[in-house]
Amino acid sequence: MASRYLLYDVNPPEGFNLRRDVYIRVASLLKTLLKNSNWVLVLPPWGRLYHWQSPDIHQVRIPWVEFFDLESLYQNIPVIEYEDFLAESGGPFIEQVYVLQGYAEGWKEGTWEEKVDQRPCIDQLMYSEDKNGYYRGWFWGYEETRGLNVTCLSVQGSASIMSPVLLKNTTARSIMLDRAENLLHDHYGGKNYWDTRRSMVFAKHLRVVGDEFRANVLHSTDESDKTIFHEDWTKVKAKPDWALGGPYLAVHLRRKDFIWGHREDVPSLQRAAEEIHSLMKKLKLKKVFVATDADREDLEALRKLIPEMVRFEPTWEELELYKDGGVAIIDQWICAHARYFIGTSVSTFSFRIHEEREILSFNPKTTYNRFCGDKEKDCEQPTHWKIVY
Ligand SMILES: C[C@@H]1O[C@H](OP(=O)(O)OP(=O)(O)OC[C@H]2O[C@@H](n3cnc4c(=O)[nH]c(N)nc43)[C@H](O)[C@@H]2O)[C@@H](O)[C@H](O)[C@@H]1O
Repeated sequence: MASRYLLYDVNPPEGFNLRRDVYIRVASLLKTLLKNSNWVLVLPPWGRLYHWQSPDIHQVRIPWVEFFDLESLYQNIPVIEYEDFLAESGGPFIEQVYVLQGYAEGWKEGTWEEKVDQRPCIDQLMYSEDKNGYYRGWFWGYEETRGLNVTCLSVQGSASIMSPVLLKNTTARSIMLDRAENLLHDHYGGKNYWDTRRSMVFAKHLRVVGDEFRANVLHSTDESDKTIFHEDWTKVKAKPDWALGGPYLAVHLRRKDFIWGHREDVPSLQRAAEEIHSLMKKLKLKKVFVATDADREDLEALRKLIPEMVRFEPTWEELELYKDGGVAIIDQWICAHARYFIGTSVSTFSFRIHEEREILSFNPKTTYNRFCGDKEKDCEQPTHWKIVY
């Protein structure tokens, strides 16, 4: 049994792949804590995500095992599912909730310092006291869960600045960091980052569905594409420029809230279709796999513009089984195995595909590509992050 439990949550509007990024930050904090004492990270159940809009599907209190391979996570840090935490800790109580926020006065330019201080809550608190003096909150949809204490902390700095607070300022056995996205990476792109990232292996049942689709629809197999998968991520080391990838172009075309903001770096469908056709010609590829969150109207337009488009379209039963998160993973898995990938500017959905391709040993030229906006002047391409082992 662990001596202490670290829990966390993220600002509700944030999407699945940004949340995967926050997991990496918190895992790094956990590694720092482990140098001192026995801790375990409680995996925050998935659910009620703004982007998961498929109707009539129960998408709350989803355990991590539905999306990720728990054994692989465990090889990096000790983790348990929330339900196991409830069973192990003997009740629906979290002793201390810290709500992380910025500093009301903002950042003073030129004087960056890492700091954390107890401060009055800036935003309205998303927790309310019940008649026993305990705190109700969202708690991933577990209505019976209560926080015994809720405190706001202003933070400025990387995840491990929380370590002294957790080790010295409180003796609580279970501590939740809410709004954990306010913590920065300890070292983005360093060994720790990559160890955690590599440990986030997709759940086998989703990989299998992606592999079947690759084989049946895209004539893509690991042997012919040189993308052999090993169950044990700790034994995998990328061989530069090794993977060939399946005979298709893969595209991630982020729409919805990315176009509502009228951002300059997101292309029109017309422009995206032109780019896709030009790449297919240049790369001599006849198939294009499109991952997108486009609405029905956009999809119809896309189909007219790109008649050769291939998509993973789950039946209702498949959707109910894999859920929106699982379908997103299947899309990412298929994109990760393509001969060439092009994504959407600053989308963490695209970034996670870059990393997956890096792990699979693709040449960076085939990975770090993005669409340009129709009127974008300086269309800078994504940065190549090399794995540190
Ligand atoms: C504007 C910001 O955008 C950020 O999104 P961004 O980094 O693209 O990426 P995500 O954090 O993953 O959020 C986008 C969500 O939209 C769905 N989605 C987007 N593209 C696809 C796709 O190709 N296939 C499938 N199946 N689903 C897709 C999916 O649920 C995904 O998790 C958000 O995290 C922030 O909260 C904020 O909304």
